[in-house]
Amino acid sequence: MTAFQGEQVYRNYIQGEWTAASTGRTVPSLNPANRQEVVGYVPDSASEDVDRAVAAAQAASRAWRRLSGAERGSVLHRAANVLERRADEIAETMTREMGKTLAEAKGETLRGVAILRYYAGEGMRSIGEVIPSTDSEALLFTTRVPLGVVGVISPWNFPVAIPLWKTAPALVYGNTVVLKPAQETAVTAAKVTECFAEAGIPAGVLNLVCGSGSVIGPALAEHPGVNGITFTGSNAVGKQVSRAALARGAKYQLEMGGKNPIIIAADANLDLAVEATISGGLKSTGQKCTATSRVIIVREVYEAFKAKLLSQIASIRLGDGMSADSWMGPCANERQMDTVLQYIQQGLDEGAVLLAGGARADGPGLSEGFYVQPTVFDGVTPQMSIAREEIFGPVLALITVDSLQEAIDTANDSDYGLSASIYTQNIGSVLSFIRDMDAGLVRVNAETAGVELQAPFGGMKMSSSHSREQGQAAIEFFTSIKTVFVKP
Ligand SMILES: NC(=O)C1=CN([C@@H]2O[C@H](COP(=O)(O)OP(=O)(O)OC[C@H]3O[C@@H](n4cnc5c(N)ncnc54)[C@H](O)[C@@H]3O)[C@@H](O)[C@H]2O)C=CC1
Ligand SMILES: O=C(O)CCC(=O)C(=O)O
Repeated sequence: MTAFQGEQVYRNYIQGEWTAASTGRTVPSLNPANRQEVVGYVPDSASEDVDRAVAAAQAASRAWRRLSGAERGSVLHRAANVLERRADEIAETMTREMGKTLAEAKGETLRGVAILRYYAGEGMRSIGEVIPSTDSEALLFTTRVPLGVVGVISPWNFPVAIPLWKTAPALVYGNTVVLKPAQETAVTAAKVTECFAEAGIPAGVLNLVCGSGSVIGPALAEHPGVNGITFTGSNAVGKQVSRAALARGAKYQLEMGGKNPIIIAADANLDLAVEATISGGLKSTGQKCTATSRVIIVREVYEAFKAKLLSQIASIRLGDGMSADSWMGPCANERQMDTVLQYIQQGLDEGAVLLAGGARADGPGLSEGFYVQPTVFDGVTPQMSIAREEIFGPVLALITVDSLQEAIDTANDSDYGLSASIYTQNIGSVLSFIRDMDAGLVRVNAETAGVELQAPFGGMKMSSSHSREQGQAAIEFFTSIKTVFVKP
């Protein structure tokens, strides 16, 4: 493991230079496993820094878009190699900055490497089609052009993968980028940006501006020089970003919350279903937009499933993600912990029955961190807040139903539609679920979380702006189609 160097001061990256914020201020990025530990000091920028970054991105745009896709892809290939070389150090930074276990952080960092390599290859794939014209002398075809400058607003829960699955396609399709990471994980973002700098990305093509979301976010979303904005985070902020983009005719893409159900049918393999419920619901401390939060169980197997689930939950080891003994780390920040605890209280107030957890976790090594016990509620009705609102924490709501049809109807009774899964061995049940479930990602005999970088990802209903990220689907957001008609 790399020796960790804390308390370093990080800077913005604008026009190929590491630059202090115009305010001259920095803020500490704290370790959620131990609030006394400063991971690094990150810039507390102002809108002037966004102006400079956008100007740099605009200035770099013409030369970058004129390169071939293969040339742009080779920069991504080199950045992937640097990220791979630094994977241990960057994963450790991620664990210290937002709390997920080192194994998960390492997996995510290597996923970042794979994302970069995948999109490097996209630079050499087809970007249009030839269409027969009604004019026999004409050539009619489509091509794709970049949007120009793309603003990336990313959250803290996947501080390597999400910025990369937005930035890599933006770049390879010829856009220049201004990245505004979550302030909670700005050190990790600075290190990812260092990988591009070392890879020789031309000045101004990728810029990093760190600062408070409520200052830097709107400055980017409202900036007339930003042609497209891609956002992952909460619904409330996503709506603001979309309004700002719409008001000035910029393209936008939103990935927001989930309230993802897992259905346990009467014929489910209960051991596997329990494993998937725990992994999908509690890994990363439940802080995934694809995390399982509603467990919808057909009554016949309810008691058996519940007994197995509670026995497994009792063995979960909480602790600092840096320790190999920890299975679940803290919430990523104090505000997130408080939100989770408030939802737990609301669950109790609304009449749900607490089966496990339900409080802040204390004990040796935990008192300085933002730990919440893995929590399970029974007797949850679909109207309760804990069954309707995204909690983003280690809380599972068990809901009993009488039939598979009722299970699917209950699963669909949500404002969200990101991911859903079912455990069953019946092909008819599988096909009904695939057909009737309103979610962008449906998974059979697998947990709700788990996104593959080469496949489209996005939600229905309030979970997204109905666009898709990742895989080849990413081209739809990061480019515009140009239809070309040519006559001799
Ligand atoms: N879909 C997902 O993957 C995520 C969902 N969330 C949800 O959001 C809740 C709150 O977490 P937060 O960190 O507060 O999410 P958030 O939506 O405030 O933050 C996401 C990103 O937006 C930025 N931001 C904040 N205010 C902004 C504004 N006014 N304009 C533009 N950008 C702005 C943040 O700095 C960050 O980069 C969580 O409890 C969870 O429910 C949070 C993170 C990721
Ligand atoms: O489940 C995953 O791998 C990705 C989840 C995600 O996109 C998110 O939480 O924002």
